Parts: sequence; structure tokens; C-alpha cells
Amino acid sequence: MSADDPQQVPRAKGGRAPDVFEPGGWVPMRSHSQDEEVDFVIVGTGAGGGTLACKLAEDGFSVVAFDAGPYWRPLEDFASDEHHQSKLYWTDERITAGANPIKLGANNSGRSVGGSTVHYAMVALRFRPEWFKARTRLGYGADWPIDWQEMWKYYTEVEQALTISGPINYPWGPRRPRYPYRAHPLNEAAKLLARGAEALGIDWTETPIATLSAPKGKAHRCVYRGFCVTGCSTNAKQSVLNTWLPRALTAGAEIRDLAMVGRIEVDKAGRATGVHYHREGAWHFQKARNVVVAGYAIETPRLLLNSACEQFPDGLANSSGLVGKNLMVQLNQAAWGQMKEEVRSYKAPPSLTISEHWNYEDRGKDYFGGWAYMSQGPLPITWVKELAGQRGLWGQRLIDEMARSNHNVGLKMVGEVLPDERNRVTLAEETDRFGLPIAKVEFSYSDNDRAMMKHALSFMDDSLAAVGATERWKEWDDTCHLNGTARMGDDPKTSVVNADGRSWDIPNLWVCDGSVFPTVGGVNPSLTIQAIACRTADRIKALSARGEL
Ligand SMILES: Cc1cc2nc3c(=O)[nH]c(=O)nc-3n(C[C@H](O)[C@H](O)[C@H](O)COP(=O)(O)OP(=O)(O)OC[C@H]3O[C@@H](n4cnc5c(N)ncnc54)[C@H](O)[C@@H]3O)c2cc1C
Repeated sequence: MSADDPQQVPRAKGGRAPDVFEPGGWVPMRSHSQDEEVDFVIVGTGAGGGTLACKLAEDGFSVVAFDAGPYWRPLEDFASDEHHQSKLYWTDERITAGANPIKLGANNSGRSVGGSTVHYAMVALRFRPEWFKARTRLGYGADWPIDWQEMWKYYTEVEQALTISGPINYPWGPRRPRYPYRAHPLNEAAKLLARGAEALGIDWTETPIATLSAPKGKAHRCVYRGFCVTGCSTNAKQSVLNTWLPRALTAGAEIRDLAMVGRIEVDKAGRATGVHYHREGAWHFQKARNVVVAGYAIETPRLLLNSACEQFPDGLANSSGLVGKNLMVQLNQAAWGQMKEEVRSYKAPPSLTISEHWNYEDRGKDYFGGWAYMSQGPLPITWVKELAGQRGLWGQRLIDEMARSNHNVGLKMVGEVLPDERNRVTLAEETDRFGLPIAKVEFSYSDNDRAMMKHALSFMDDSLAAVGATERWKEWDDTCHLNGTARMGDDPKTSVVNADGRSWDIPNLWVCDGSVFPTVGGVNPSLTIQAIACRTADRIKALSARGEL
């Protein structure tokens, strides 16, 4: 794995797909020699890395973005088959530990150009403003080094770029500009959430969602097949793959797919010089003036820790000792029931209505933090696994339950878990096929998490009861959306990077993904990750203009 490795050959074209679909046509990809010291190498092309690659390239920087996963062409490569589409998930071995080891794979991280957004559920929500100062304003967690007013501007930029379909007036939080596209029509599952919320006297609305409710360029509107979380094969889904990345290529960025970065090189002066990556059976080295890590909340700390060297024996950017610590999941518990009439909840995107009531209402809680809940639409394999795994159904009972699954209705929460240093990512002794130590992921619920779960499950169950659902049951054990293992802050002693995502220890090493979250809030994170990436790009441009890069 050295820069002098005789096997390294500059590639004429990066990736299996040297060009990529975009609504307006096909764009050729530029390629860079490995000996060219590019301005930015970015590790990971998901919500954080893909967005940043686009913005930096549009600002005129030379960019090579690496991803361990393939560059899919959804129209050709995706099938309406849950099993087949598991090719989108990061399923390499990891060790999970703690009192409540978390399930990894489908529900947590992707391995594709476009990252986890290729199979995400497209829910596009802004943080509650107070969460950016959670410690000062709400008394828990940590303050972010960024203000909500600044983030509001970047949220708007992302909503426009993703052509979010959403309601005319969003009921919670400060006013926001109108969503670019109208909301989608509601399916039966979404209407049942709405009826239940009204019966309980709280607000609901159409979920702002990143799939097209009307055509955009050559892209068709959503056709409501419901295969969103297995990768949308029609390109109606607005993922990083078909929004930011075509723009990135147009602006001259190179995406090098199927390339696993194993180590960041640092010189004697303590500056990053590039990355070692494995591609087509050999290790190669790409020179860079700056390195950005954007590999998701597990792979980001893993890479920083695996890059330990003489100058930084505890891993890169780790003088605070916080790399890998404060891992936050989100609570993803659900309430289910049976309706007399058919619901067919899998028709259309899974979450078409939402209530953020308990994100904005602090009264009546015996815990800190917020949660939202949404309508659900599990596909058959996901549903059969829930019934077998969570309810222990098997044999004829399982067959009978599946036979009436068209009557099933469910509500799922996205709930805020507080940062806790004991929840963390470290390196295991075991290694992967590249010889790299794998990640060990430890997680345990706190009393605060359990109190929130209890409240949310009881409230969602009441909502189902209010619409006449019978045979109701609660799914107690599910988590989603990992964040927080390289937190941003104002103080090098208590954070890994500053507000710009720049590491305190190595000035040309940056982090730009969900790892930088100091707290996680009660909404799905991808809009915030992309907004932070847009802000990071603006800050880099400003720093560069002042000669401070
Ligand atoms: C099933 C599912 C549904 C979801 N639904 C929603 C939703 O509705 N709304 C929402 O806001 N969020 C949702 N999310 C979460 C959202 O997708 C993630 O929070 C977000 O994509 C994380 O962004 P990221 O940049 O941190 O990482 P990712 O988007 O996961 O990107 C990381 C990329 O880095 C690559 N990588 C990692 N390590 C290396 C390495 N060493 N070398 C090369 N490449 C590397 C990976 O292959 C991956 O492609 C969902 C996630 C899943 C899994």
C-alpha cells in the first residue's frame, strides 16, 4: 500500500460508468492522473460527500471523489425485487456490541455512488431551530457551532436542488419558502395517520419528500410502485446519485467508484498528502491538497482510526479522543394494527404524512428530545421479517398473517437519542478482505431513550385505535440513521472538527457527513447533512479566497 507500488496505473476513465444519467442528457466524466495533486479528494459520495463534490467542483476546485460502491444506472440496474436490491447496502462484517447491539445493513448504510440516499425513504425535514443550541435552549445534549438562521438558507438551497414535493404551509417551525413541487396525493396509510392525528387533536401534514410529484426535465414523476427503499428504478427519486452528482460531473469532478480508501497519508509536517485506495485488485495512491472524509458515521471514524501514524498514534483528528464517540442512532419504533378495509400501505412512497407535534411540544414529556412519526408501507420481504423477528410468527400463523397484510396499517417514529460517549465506534482485532481492521459498534439505550419510546409507542397506538385498527401491537426494537462520531464544535478539547468541518489537528483534513452532528434531533438527517455540505463548500471557497486553505 505504498505510493511507489508498481501496480498503480493512472486510469484513463474512472469507474464502470464514465458517464451518468441526468435529466437533460449524458455528461462525460473528467479523469485525473494519480500524480496530479488535486485540490480535494473526497472519501464517500453520499449525502455529505456527493453534495460537497458538486459544490466544490462548481466553485472551480479539482475534485476526485471515491466510493467503495458501484456507480449504478437505476434505469438499467435496479429490479423490483427486495432481495436483489440488497446489493445497495453496506453489508461487510462489523462487530456490534453494547447492551442493545444495533442491526446494521439495510436500515443503516449504503455502499453506492450516491451513498445511502440511493435507497433512502426520501423524507426531507429541517431541524427544529432550538436543536442547534440544544444545551443552552433546551438543557440537554450539546450546542452546535452553527445558528439555525444560517442553516435555513442552506436548507432552502437543498430543497430546491432536490425538487422537494411538499405542503403549501408547513405547520411547524419558522416560515420557509414554498416547496418547489406540490405534495403527493395521499395513499390510504397516509390518510389513516391524518385521521388519527385529528382524533387526538394534533397537527399533521403531507411529508416533504424527495421524489417528483410532476415531471422534471426528462425525468418522470413518481409512479407510486413503492420500491423506494430498495432503490428507485425510474429515477423519480431525487437522490444524490441523480441530483448533485450529474452537476458535479458537469463541473469537472471525477467519481472513482468501486474504490475502497484504506488509509489517509500524512507527511512529517502533519499535513494530509492523499489517500491509499484499493481498486481492481491493487492498492493505489491519489495525491491531494485536501482530504475530506465523508464515509458515514461508522466508516468515517474507522478510516480516521485506521490512518494512525507516527505523528498521530491514536488516529487522525483525534487529539480530543472523541473520534468514534457519541454515536447516535435514531429511535425507529413502530405501532401496527389491522383495518377492516384494505389499506395496501406499500402503494406509493412509504411516508406520505407526518406529525412533528412532539418535536415542537415540550410539555407533557418526562424525557429530553423530540420525535416525529410517519405513515409506513413495508414491502413483503421486510414485512415477513418483521412478523417473524418481532412477533415470533412462524409456519401457518405467518402464512395467515401475510395473507391479510393488505389490511395492515402502521406508524413509525424517528426519535432523538442523546449523545453519550459510551456509544461508540472503535477498531476490532478482526480485519476485512483488504486487511483493514473492521469497526466495532457499541450501543446501549439510556433511560431517556426508553421513556421517549414508551411515550411514542403509546401515542401512536392511541392514534391507530382512534381510526378503528384492531389487533394492535408494538415493535419495541428498531433503530435507524447513525450520526455523530466526529462531532463539530467550538472547542478542540470537546470536538473533532470546527463549524466548517475542518479538523482541529490537521488543517487540510475535513469531515463532511452525518458524523459531524453534535445532536441528532427527531427528524431524518439527510437534508441537514446536505445543508451542512453546502455550507462547508461556501466556507472553503471563502477561506481559499483569503488564502487560508
Ligand atoms: C433504508 C434507509 C432509509 C432512509 N431514509 C431516510 C429518509 O427518508 N430521510 C433522510 O433524511 N434520511 C434517510 N436515511 C438516512 C440517510 O440516507 C443518511 O443519513 C445519509 O445518506 C448519510 O449521509 P452520509 O454522507 O453520512 O453517508 P452515506 O450517504 O451513507 O454515504 C457514505 C458513502 O461513503 C462510502 N464509503 C464509506 N467508507 C468508504 C471508504 N473507506 N472508501 C470509499 N468509500 C467509502 C460508502 O460506500 C457510501 O456510499 C435513510 C437511510 C436508510 C439506510
